[in-house]
Amino acid sequence: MDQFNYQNQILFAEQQPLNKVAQEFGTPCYVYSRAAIERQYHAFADAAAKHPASLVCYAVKANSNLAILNLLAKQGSGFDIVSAGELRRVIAAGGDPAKVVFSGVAKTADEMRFALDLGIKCFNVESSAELEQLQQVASAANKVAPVSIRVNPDIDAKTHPYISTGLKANKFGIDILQAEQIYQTAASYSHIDVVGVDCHIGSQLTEVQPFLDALEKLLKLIEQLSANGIVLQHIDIGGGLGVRYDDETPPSPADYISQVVKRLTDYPHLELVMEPGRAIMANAGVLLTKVEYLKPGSEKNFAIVDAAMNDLIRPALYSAWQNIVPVVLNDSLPSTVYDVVGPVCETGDFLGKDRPLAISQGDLLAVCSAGAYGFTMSSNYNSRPRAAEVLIDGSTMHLIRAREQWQDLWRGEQVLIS
Ligand SMILES: Cc1ncc(COP(=O)(O)O)c(C=O)c1O
Ligand SMILES: N[C@@H](CCCC[NH3+])C(=O)O
Repeated sequence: MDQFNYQNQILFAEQQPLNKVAQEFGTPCYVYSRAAIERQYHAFADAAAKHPASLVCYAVKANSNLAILNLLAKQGSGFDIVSAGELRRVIAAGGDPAKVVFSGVAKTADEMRFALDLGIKCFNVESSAELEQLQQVASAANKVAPVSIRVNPDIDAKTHPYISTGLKANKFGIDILQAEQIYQTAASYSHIDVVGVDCHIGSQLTEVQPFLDALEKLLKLIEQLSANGIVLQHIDIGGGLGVRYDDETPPSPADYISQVVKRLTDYPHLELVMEPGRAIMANAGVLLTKVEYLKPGSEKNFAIVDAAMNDLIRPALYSAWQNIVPVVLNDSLPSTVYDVVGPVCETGDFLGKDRPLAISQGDLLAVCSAGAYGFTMSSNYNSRPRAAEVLIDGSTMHLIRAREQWQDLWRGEQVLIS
């Protein structure tokens, strides 16, 4: 097992900084480890480098902090984006547009123009209507759009239904049975250059087999296309590799990618593209929060903390389980079973249920595995300012996003309407 996938590692390795972070920057606060991010990125990149050509396109949606994008860009990473906003972030962080793939089912004409102007690597097209619009936009801009068709291989990713994307019932991609027809159409368009194929079957997958099944279907399609004169330059296997939140045992990135590389031995001309998000970021970050009050009850005891569902929505949205541990272990306190809840006025505002914890008022807790889909899914619900983000780099703490100020919550609003 890749030790770094163990959810508490950042905490135990860097416990001292967590106290210091809270003192200096307050709570709630996201805290990330530079070493962990770089290590996870290289786990993918190094395994993929055994194939003649490869590119890791980090999925920006997992964590789009500019400092983190910059770290990854400096390691050579490309980026998987789903909006012009994410593309702007990649550029602002020093990312190379030529290493950007653009996913998403609803790219607007404006977004297409913007990405074409910047010269991105590829549009991952998800419908024939989108393909048609891209042809029109590219033609009007006198540019040629590089295109991959995102196929939906109808594979059960065996993950939470909200984060499964590769079934016919999901809105994503083009039915693999219709794919060849769409490739022929794409090849006939004047301002489209067909360069690849991609798929993404879901997130938090803990087995390799569904990935390998999808790969098999893609390779079959590639063979069929090539027999009909359409030769692709890259295969993009998407993201989706799971992490250990609790007792899951996902394969390591090296394990998973090595199996893919092995299967691609007979396809040395095909560049291997990957879009991992969670597997790079989740266990590289924690959400630091303070116990405001302990509230004992006859049925439930509540540990009321200063982080809430607006800061980390995964428990409320997917009933996701993330470990919650005290930053300083106190053996002299009795352990009590708590629901760890936040200040938001919703019954669904919890970070964890039925957690045995030895804690007192004022203690710091770390919600583990919070580096992916934590801050990026946060909101201002209940007019709560968004948390700060801090990057630990050896003994240095970098404030990479200051806690939102109250005035930010109404910036840009018009108060008086005549
Ligand atoms: C198209 C696409 N690529 C990559 C990802 C990243 O997925 P993950 O964070 O599970 O690696 C997602 C999100 O599920 C996605 O929709
Ligand atoms: N946001 C989800 C994953 C969705 C991935 C994006 N397609 C999570 O926190 O698990």
